[in-house]
Amino acid sequence: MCHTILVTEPWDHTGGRLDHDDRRGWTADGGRDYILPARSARWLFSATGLTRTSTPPVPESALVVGESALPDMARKALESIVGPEHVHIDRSARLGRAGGLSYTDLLRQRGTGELAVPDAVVAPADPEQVQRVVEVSAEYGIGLVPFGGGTSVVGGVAALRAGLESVVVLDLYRLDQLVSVDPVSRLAVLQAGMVAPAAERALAAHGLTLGHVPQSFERATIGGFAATRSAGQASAGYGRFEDMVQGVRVATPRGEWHLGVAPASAAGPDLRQLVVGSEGAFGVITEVTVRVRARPAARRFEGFVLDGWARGAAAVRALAQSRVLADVTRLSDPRETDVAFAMSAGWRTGAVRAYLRARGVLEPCLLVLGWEGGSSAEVAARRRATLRVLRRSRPVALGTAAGERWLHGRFAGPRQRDTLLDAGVCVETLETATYWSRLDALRSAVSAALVDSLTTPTHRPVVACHISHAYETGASLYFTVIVPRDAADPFGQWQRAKDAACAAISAGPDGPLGTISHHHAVGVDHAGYLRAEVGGLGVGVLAAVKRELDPPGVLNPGKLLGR
Ligand SMILES: Cc1cc2nc3c(=O)[nH]c(=O)nc-3n(C[C@H](O)[C@H](O)[C@H](O)COP(=O)(O)OP(=O)(O)OC[C@H]3O[C@@H](n4cnc5c(N)ncnc54)[C@H](O)[C@@H]3O)c2cc1C
Repeated sequence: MCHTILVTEPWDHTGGRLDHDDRRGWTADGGRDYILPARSARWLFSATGLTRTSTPPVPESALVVGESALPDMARKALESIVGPEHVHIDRSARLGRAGGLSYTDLLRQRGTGELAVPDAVVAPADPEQVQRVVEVSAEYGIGLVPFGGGTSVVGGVAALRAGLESVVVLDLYRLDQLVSVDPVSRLAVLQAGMVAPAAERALAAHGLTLGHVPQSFERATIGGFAATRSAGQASAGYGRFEDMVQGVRVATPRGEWHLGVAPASAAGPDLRQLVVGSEGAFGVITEVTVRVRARPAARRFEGFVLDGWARGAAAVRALAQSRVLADVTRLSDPRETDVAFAMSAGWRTGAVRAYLRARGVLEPCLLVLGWEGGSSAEVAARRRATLRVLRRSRPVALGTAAGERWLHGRFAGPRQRDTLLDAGVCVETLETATYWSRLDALRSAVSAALVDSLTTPTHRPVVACHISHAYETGASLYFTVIVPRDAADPFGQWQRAKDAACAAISAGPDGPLGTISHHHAVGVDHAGYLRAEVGGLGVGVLAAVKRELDPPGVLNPGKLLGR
């Protein structure tokens, strides 16, 4: 019998709207809502060489925030557009937009290293005000950083000056409306500053969903998704965010740009795709027209275990190439499966391992599959099609409890990260993608680079990996790294690992083995590696587009194309 569950929504599992001003952790209290279980701590100590340390954030008052360098004339011009109450130059507002939520951003917000603090935060109310703010910033030569949820993990919202005298963060939180719905075409126009839960709630009132649920769902925005080519956990079923974008409205120093008149077009290259992924460097996205679908009425999540990475990856490839992928398809390698068993409460690890051994599984790889559909019958039919192909790989079924455990814990990662930061851990993620024929080479090269660059006589990194986005031709690889923080040189430790991993991705024997980013974007962290991927000509094309749209070079200084 097919056991489907009644559809609950992702926001049902979250604590409601999070405070975007608090940048010291994922949650306002720095993630104290996740307590590391004692057995997880024991596992961490023995796996990594971590000793009992406590590195809580310093009080906010200890962080250095210089005077605002925004010229008076520019401030007055901005105030005349949005109102004085929406131009913030106070310490707390500026500190609250000083960077994103990467590991290094969090270190800085917790008191280690120097923060890039903007000179002001400006919050327009609508697309027209955004356009005028962009024009003022171009006129005065002020850097402008579009800021959605601020969840960038690649330095995308760092308030860099890149030679400009001042830099302002343009916070889009007031652009939070569902503008229109076209139920016939299944289109919706959403303002760029809507956080994902608000967008889903507004669409749910029309019986619709976007189906875009990245792990940053609670805080990230529609504009941010478009600007970074985001991919959600159900990308196999709903597509990546760029697949959903049908049109964009963009504010640029050269005027407003509207794109998207039909689902497909042969009128030259698709310029929408030039805006999607432009990371605020070409313009500020104010509205996004998205493809929406009927809300699912039924959903089923299940866990399976496959023996070994090779068999697991081959199984996911077979599902993708037979076009029977579940909407959520997520395969952990043996190390990540270990971490899942060790770090989350609820697994009776010993019993599960004994059961798997008895079934002949020596290197367990956890596979989570989730299907959604209009009815239980539809979900059951899709599940049958998936399992028909999966069976060839001899999976061991763990049942719906394992799938639902993943579903309910899917927003736990950033909370766990806060707790690990407090415990003196360097915890970082890195994602890439490649074609199936190179997937193993890429996984081996990146894993080796991370292990080599982070291993010291006392510290051993745990490097775990999963596939969470699969295509007919290839898949993404998502690495999680846990290692004791080098207290003397935390940024050097991180940079060495980043450089080693990016070099491994970019410099295979016949050119790049994969992409420098599958969904986190370029930002600052990957800008130095873009040329290796798209070539000098590619960088030149992007630079020419930037010059055309942003002649004074004020939009998101230092991102995408570097400094
Ligand atoms: C814990 C955690 C989990 C994550 N999980 C995922 C995941 O599963 N999938 C995924 O794809 N990403 C993930 N991310 C990365 C991040 O959430 C995405 O990049 C997201 O799309 C950013 O949205 P945002 O609204 O927070 O954008 P921001 O962080 O505010 O901005 C990101 C970039 O887009 C630009 N930008 C933002 N809004 C606009 C706009 N309206 N117009 C022009 N430019 C704009 C910014 O200037 C910046 O360069 C995760 C991040 C964290 C911290």
